[in-house]
Amino acid sequence: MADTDALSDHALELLDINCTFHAKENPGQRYTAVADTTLRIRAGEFVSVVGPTGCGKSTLLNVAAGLLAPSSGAVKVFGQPLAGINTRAGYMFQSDALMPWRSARDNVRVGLQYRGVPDGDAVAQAEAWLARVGLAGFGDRYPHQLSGGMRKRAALAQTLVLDPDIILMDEPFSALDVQTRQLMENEVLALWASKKKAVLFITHDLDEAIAMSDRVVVLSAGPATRPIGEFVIDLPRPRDVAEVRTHPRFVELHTQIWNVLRDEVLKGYAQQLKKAA
Ligand SMILES: Nc1ncnc2c1ncn2[C@@H]1O[C@H](COP(=O)(O)OP(=O)(O)OP(=O)(O)O)[C@@H](O)[C@H]1O
Repeated sequence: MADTDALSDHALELLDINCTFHAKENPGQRYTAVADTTLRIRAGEFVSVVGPTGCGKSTLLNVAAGLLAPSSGAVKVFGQPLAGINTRAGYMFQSDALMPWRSARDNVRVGLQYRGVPDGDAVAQAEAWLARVGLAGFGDRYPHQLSGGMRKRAALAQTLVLDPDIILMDEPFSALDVQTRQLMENEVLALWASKKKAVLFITHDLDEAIAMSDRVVVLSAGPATRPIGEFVIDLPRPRDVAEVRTHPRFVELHTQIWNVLRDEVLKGYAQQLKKAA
């Protein structure tokens, strides 16, 4: 792990994070979701976190967003301790956050409105971002008039219009069909390459993680989830997420990471079955 002098270029640091909840089934008992987890993301770095279902990926992302205070540990944003909501970060979750009563344009500009950007500027920026994500001319449409992929594009514009230095994504494309998903992944990579923000990308899909990232962190199955492996993805960029999967190095990395992840996925699956029984 890097020494403290070398950490000033980190956009986001989760340091020795522990998250303990009251167990859902028995509120008297405590459940440790995340234990002793340290995760650092450099400015401009694209890091994916993979792990079995229910292991604590979203919990970590919520901690990074400042939506959840860890039971112990610290979060730093560009070297400063985080207190409250992480205002340097933009989020994109599994379910998009579009307001059904607002047009695509008005959804994209809502964050700018909250920031007090004058209406004319906000509309112009919203239109520019809609065009950048391939939705030029769709600004008047309401979310129910857009396809799943288009809604994701609008949600992406809604996140990026605020020009966050850190982008937090929690399985943003898991609801999309494979083709639309790959298109969106390529678009995110192209946008990221032009802006070079720090990205924390949560996914349960190892292929997606390798194709997109500079680094993949593997989490163990819960309880007391922690990182158990970290892999530098030294595949050339720019990448096409479909094509890169045929690269011999991709296959090699996939095998290496899957060797670490496989047992955890099996453990996670066994736990889900036990919970359901
Ligand atoms: N507020 C809470 N209260 C109690 N338990 C919680 C709370 N939030 C999360 N948990 C528990 O912590 C564990 C981790 O949940 P989390 O949603 O972070 O997992 P995940 O890896 O994102 O799951 P998935 O892959 O299914 O999206 C789960 O067992 C969950 O039930």
